[in-house]
Amino acid sequence: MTTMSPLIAGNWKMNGLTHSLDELSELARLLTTGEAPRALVVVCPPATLLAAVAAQGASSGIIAGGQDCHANASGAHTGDISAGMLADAGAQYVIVGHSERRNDHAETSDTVRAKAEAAIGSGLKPIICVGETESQRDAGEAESVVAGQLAASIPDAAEQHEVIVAYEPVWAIGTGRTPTLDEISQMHNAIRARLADRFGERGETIRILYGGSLKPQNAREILGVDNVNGGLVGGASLLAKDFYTIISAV
Ligand SMILES: O=C[C@H](O)COP(=O)(O)O
Repeated sequence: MTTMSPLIAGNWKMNGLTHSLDELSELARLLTTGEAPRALVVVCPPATLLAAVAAQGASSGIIAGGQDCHANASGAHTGDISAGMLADAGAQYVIVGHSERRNDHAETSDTVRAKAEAAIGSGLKPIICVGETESQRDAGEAESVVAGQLAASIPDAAEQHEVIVAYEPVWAIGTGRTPTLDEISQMHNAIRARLADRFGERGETIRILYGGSLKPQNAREILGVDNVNGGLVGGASLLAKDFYTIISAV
């Protein structure tokens, strides 16, 4: 049984224009007028809005995060953003290894580990995503796939630096489908066991987030599962009211 404070991160993905900051203002209002949240609240907007989210969120405790970073500190990588640039814009966290990056950009777990190392090197906390596809689950390979991703994606530096793991079954992302509570429990316990095997006591303190169709309607029961230490929320993080309901469910 782990007791670290929960963390709820919103991943806006490739959604959000300047007017989306109105939703951020509404979230800030809800967070500061309602009961103080138990969870750390992180919002990961597109990079174009990162500095604004960091500045606007600060007074209400909203922490800004990036959605990805390059493994290198600088150089000829057109269109990419380094971890140092995210930190410079006010980010404290960065998502690495999201399945959309693994799929759309053919990112391997080795690449993800290099990005996590770069994030740590720039003072950011990486949120390292893992998760099986539907066919892998159907073939009974979910735990072994996730174990392989964990082993290769989490850097040794996690012994001294904070990292967060996000378990996101690929087939649950944006689909409205979720694993059963038993399946979530089984996977999060398996991840905890791997982290404890590798990092000892420190492995007991690494947050394991659940992501994939987390909604106001299912947040309380999913976030109540042992070894679920928070959530990584996509679609439902775009509306302040829904995201606040999820935040309030822990
Ligand atoms: O990063 C967030 C996840 O991919 C979950 O997305 P979703 O909540 O829209 O299913």
